[in-house]
Amino acid sequence: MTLVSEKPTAVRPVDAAEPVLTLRDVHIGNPHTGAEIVHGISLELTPGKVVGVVGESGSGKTLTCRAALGILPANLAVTSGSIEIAGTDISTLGSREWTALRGSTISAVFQDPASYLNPSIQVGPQVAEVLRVKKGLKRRAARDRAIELLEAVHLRHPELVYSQYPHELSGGMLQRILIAAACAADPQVLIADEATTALDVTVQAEILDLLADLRDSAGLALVVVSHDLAVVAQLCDEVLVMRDGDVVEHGPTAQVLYRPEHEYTRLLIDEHEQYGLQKYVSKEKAS
Ligand SMILES: Nc1ncnc2c1ncn2[C@@H]1O[C@H](COP(=O)(O)OP(=O)(O)OP(=O)(O)O)[C@@H](O)[C@H]1O
Repeated sequence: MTLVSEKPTAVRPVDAAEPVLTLRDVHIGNPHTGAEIVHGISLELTPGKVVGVVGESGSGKTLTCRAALGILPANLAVTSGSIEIAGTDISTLGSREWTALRGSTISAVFQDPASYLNPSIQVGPQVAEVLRVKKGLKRRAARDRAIELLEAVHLRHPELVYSQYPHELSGGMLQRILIAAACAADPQVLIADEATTALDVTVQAEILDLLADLRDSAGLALVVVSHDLAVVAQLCDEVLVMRDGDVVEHGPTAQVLYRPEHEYTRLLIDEHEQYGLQKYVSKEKAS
């Protein structure tokens, strides 16, 4: 059983595929005051590709994700550059088109899963609701598919979990439910913004495996935002290193993490050495 329905994009070879998310020299700032926060970020995601965005707190990682999801804070905007989702320039989208695109083409999971679920509604119906709204499934079909999705994110006893409330479940289980909901409408791109940060190391590893499964089984493209280099080392094909709104380094994961060119990347890596980054990035992989 797969989490994301099979689609033509899933079987096309990655090299031949069209980009599903493209950022071209994106600047983000306050158009009224002229203050700029993100000073130009570019990336391209094809199906099955995983790009990591790392950097210290406040470097602009979350705002970049929010720009791609069309949910920047009201005072901020993309002031220059462009963002395309599956070939559509998002600056041309109205709110109705955004509603259609979000969830079904681009989706996201964030830190603190509990805050994205309604505490007074059982978790299963919250996943089923996505299926009803985004896929037009009838009540019974939505329930059955929601249970399949809960099973696909490796929740044991999915029928039991379906009728549990958020407070009855652990943080790792809630994050799986959020991933199931985020993937319910078969998106092509999933943004995981510090999605494993609040979880303990074992659960974190399980969630990373789940994301890797999604990439492999459905060709899902991923943007993985993390302050944790070990997370991106494990999952990402490419890494962007951000500092104060600038991309200071961008390249294949092994190259950036094993042969960093920028002083700031070296500093980040030195800080991580004690956490065993080495075990993820071998010399072989880097050469
Ligand atoms: N609505 C806003 N108006 C003005 N500045 C903002 C707004 N939202 C965020 N910022 C600022 O933009 C900068 C980048 O924020 P962002 O949340 O993207 O950083 P981040 O790299 O994701 O950090 P963290 O790892 O802490 O989440 C920060 O200095 C933040 O204070």
